[in-house]
Order: sequence, then structure tokens, then C-alpha cells
Amino acid sequence: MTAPDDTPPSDLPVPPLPTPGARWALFLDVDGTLLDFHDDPAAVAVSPDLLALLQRLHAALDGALSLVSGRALTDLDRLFGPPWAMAGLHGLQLRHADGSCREHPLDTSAHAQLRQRAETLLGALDGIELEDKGIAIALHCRRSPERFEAMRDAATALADAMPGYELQAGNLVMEIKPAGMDKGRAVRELLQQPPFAGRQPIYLGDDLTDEHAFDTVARAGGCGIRVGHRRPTAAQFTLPSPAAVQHWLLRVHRALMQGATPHDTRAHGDPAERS
Ligand SMILES: O=P(O)(O)OC[C@H]1O[C@H](O[C@H]2O[C@H](CO)[C@@H](O)[C@H](O)[C@H]2O)[C@H](O)[C@@H](O)[C@@H]1O
Repeated sequence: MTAPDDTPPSDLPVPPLPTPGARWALFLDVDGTLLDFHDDPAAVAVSPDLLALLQRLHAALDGALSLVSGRALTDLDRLFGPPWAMAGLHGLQLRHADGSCREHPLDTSAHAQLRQRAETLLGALDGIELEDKGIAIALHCRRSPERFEAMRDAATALADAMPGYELQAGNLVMEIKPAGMDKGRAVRELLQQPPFAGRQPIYLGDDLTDEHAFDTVARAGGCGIRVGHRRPTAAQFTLPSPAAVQHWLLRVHRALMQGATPHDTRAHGDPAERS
């Protein structure tokens, strides 16, 4: 696991809490925001405390909470469980709160070609790992970060050679995915449907891929919260680490419950108050 840097970033203020009557919609990136980084993408786990907190928040927000991730929906469901609204694969897969889904169609032959080219490329590059996400492919170098530039150059050439695909850079990862979708568009789509429509969107994310969504929420009257120290950013607020995110989310839940009716309070409770 990568040790989190808990030094408070000094370039942006810490985010506020919801005021009484505020109608927030929460959009949460996963890796680097809710979860600390791990060398192996398949080895991350969601603690029972975090899961319980997300469930309470989901209820307190009347379902207006969505994960927005580069991971596939099947992976998000395996990690988190509840079939909430979610955007997977940077929005190439999207599930609304009512359970309806849309997914970018899989071009089997193009994907096979992409995978084969990526494997050939990996044969010439030590220390790079391939993650096949069904529609997209990610190349990871967390175990050999010094290989990042070589990996980036090779991934750029690979994406250029694949019509209809584009490159998405992330934290020690280069992804090659079908073009035309990003997290900002996915959040825009979610905001058009209940229970998100009409609420103030708050987006938490740590990576370059989250910048698209920071732009979207700012345009929709909400705000972005950058996790960590990456700059530049379109976010207005910052928190240093996933641990700080979890602590802030706990306080958000408390603030929401203080503004709730007695009936709501009995229904949702607050695990932090009980522990
Ligand atoms: O949008 P996110 O939820 O942040 O997902 C982005 C990518 O996250 C995963 O990779 C990252 O986390 C791994 C586990 O900590 C780490 O090993 C890797 O270096 C990071 O880039 C995931 O594997 C990717 O598919 C996601 O796109």
C-alpha cells in the first residue's frame, strides 16, 4: 500500500459542510479518494466502516449518491455491493438510481486487437501490468514507477494506432478506452435524472480523470473537492487523503441528520454517534 500523505494541502480551503436545508448530491471517485492506493488493483478492499457510512449517506441523501470510477461496474459491485447509481469505466457504463443501465457497445474485434497490441508492447517493457476491463485496457506501473514515461509513450502510440479509441492518463496508469466519454459527461447525465436532478452536485476526486467532473459540477452550481496535492485543478476545495475524506463524510452525515426531521433521524441513524 502507498502511504497516504496527510499534510493538509495549502493551495485550497477545506470543504464546508451542508447547511440546514441544503440538497446535496454526492459524487465519489473510488481509487485515491475513498480507497488508498494498492500495488495490485484487484487487492483493494472496502472496510465495513466505510461501507456503513456510505449506506447512511445514501439514505440521508435520498439516494443522491453515486460512485464515479474508472473501474468497471462489476468491479464496483464486487467491492461495494449495493446497486446504487454508478458510473463505471469513466462513464462508458452508467447505472441510474432506478436501476436502468446503459453501456458503450463492445466491439469484440477492435478490443481483441487492442489487447493483442498491448500484450506485444508489454513484452518489450519490464514492470508494466495489463488490466483488461472488457471494453478498455489499463497499463499500470505502480510497482515500477520509474517506467512511467516509457509506458506513457508506448500507450500514446498504441492509442494513436486504434481508431475510435483515446488515451486517459491517471495515477501511474495509462488507459486506452473508446473515445467520447468522460466522468464529466457521466455526472451531467446522472444530474438529469432523479434523485440527482435539482440538487447541488459535490464531486470528490484525486486524479486527472476527475477534472472533467470538477468542471461539470462547477457549471451546475456545485463544487469540486480535490483529494491530495495534484495541481493544477478546477476544484475549489481540498482534502489530503482518503482517511480525511472518510472523516469529512462522517461530518457531512452528521450535518445532514441535524437538518433532518425526527422520523428521518430514526430511519437513518449515525454510526459515528453510536460507536
Ligand atoms: O476512477 P477511479 O475510481 O479512481 O479508478 C481509476 C483506476 O483505479 C485503479 O487503478 C488505480 O488504483 C489501483 C489500486 O489502488 C492502483 O494499483 C493503480 O496504480 C491506480 O492507477 C483501477 O485499477 C483502474 O482500472 C481505474 O481506472
